Amino acid sequence: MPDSMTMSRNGMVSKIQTRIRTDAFKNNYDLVGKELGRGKFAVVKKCVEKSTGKEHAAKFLRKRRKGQDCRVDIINEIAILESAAGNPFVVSLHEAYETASEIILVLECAAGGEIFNQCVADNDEAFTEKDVIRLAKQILTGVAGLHRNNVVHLDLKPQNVLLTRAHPLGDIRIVDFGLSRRMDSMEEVREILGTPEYVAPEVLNYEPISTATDMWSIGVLIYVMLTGVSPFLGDEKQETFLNISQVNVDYSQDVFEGVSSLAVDFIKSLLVKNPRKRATAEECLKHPWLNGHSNPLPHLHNALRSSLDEPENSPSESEPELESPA
Ligand SMILES: Cc1cnc(Nc2ccc(CC#N)cc2)nc1Nc1cc(C2CC2)[nH]n1
Repeated sequence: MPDSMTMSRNGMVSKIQTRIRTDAFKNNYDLVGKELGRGKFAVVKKCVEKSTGKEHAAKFLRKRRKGQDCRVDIINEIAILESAAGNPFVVSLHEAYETASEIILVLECAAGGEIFNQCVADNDEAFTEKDVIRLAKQILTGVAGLHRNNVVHLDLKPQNVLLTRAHPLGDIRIVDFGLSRRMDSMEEVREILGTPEYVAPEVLNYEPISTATDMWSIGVLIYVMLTGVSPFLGDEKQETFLNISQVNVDYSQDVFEGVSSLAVDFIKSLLVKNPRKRATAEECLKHPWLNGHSNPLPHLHNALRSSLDEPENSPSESEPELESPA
């Protein structure tokens, strides 16, 4: 089968346009700085294209994994990146190289790094609700585009959502399509995938995977971005899985202090056990939380509320209905 054609995991033949170069990557790029990321079978390093001086991210993917030739999986990742080429919120693929042991994907560099870092940051560095609303709209726009192409990501988490710039806050780029699937084939995809904290109940129950599987992960992602807390994380993996399967979620004031009730309503539309009852990406983009009906500066309103509570203040008729925090 020629390079440009390959049989994917679920028996689909996928065709790629990208020419996989066999000249030396190092003839055209200099590696700079420390590693950007490392997985079981891949490492990502910043590089500079010699001819343009432009920064990129080189993802070195091992072709042999656990004694098996996994080249087809890498070609699948290239095919999915190609299908998302016009998607402004998916990282773009620049070039690809092949050596005896690796395939190297030269990808767009998102200099702001993982949103994970801001999710776990202290107050002044953490996201405001207004930040999360803007980033959530971008994530959902990007995922809606993937889902329109029948592509499911299957590993959406804060580590795989990058920022073009951290300060001032830039735009998002969705990365790592190593576990992604095309849902074209009617054949059901049931493999156990993803990262425990973010994986949907149907994956744990070995039930069919769908675009709704990504929507569950987005619900977890938004929960973490707003609270810094991972909703299902237990001390052990089994406890995490039980929390997911039972949809044990804490929506209390302790966790959601200062977060609007519309934001909580948004998350509740995604952390739903039945995949068919979960909001789709397109439905999420129409949710009032993302369309100016929320008051994302609760501290201001809290202050306003306390001043309104005092006798000398009487809210004017035109005072907008105050959003009570979650
Ligand atoms: C500044 C930076 C900091 N940290 C990471 N982490 C990271 C997270 C997930 C993956 C997993 C993947 N793929 C690889 C690295 N990527 C960065 N920039 C990138 C990284 C990239 C492309 C995606 C590699 N463009 N710009």
